Amino acid sequence: MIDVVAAIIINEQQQILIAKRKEEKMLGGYWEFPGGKIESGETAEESLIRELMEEMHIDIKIYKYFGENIYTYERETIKLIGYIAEIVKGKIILTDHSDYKWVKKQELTKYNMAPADIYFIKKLEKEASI
Ligand SMILES: Nc1nc2c([nH]c(=O)n2[C@H]2C[C@H](O)[C@@H](COP(=O)(O)OP(=O)(O)OP(=O)(O)O)O2)c(=O)[nH]1
Ligand SMILES: [Mg+2]
Repeated sequence: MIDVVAAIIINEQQQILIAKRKEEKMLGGYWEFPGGKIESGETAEESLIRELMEEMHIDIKIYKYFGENIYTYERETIKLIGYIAEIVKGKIILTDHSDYKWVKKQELTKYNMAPADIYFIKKLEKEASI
């Protein structure tokens, strides 16, 4: 199983950041919460901070653990671990995605999100505080 961290980044307008995976990647064209695979020796939080700097050139502050979902794709099983976060520094510069958007949580279902993310979208809908 591959451990993957994902950031549910929320802005002042209560919008959530989603990013579109490049076509040539696995799950190409799907939208996701930015993040990536945890590397050896890293904590989940360290990994997420590194990934957001690498993929979007932003510094994030992690607020809380949100939940995790184990999902089996054809080629691999991932454990997707989600954290609520916000941007503390930097302007988004994409290095690994083809697009990004800030969307209200009710709008997330309109996007073709990676199948493993549906669990988080449902959980977000239920959370009154987000
Ligand atoms: N980052 C991220 N990955 C997700 C999400 N949902 C989901 O199924 N995945 C899957 C896609 C990949 O198979 C796997 C790892 O994510 P990734 O491609 O971002 O990994 P990475 O940034 O370390 O990239 P790479 O070095 O492997 O190219 O997790 C999500 O919301 N965010
Ligand atoms: Mg990634």
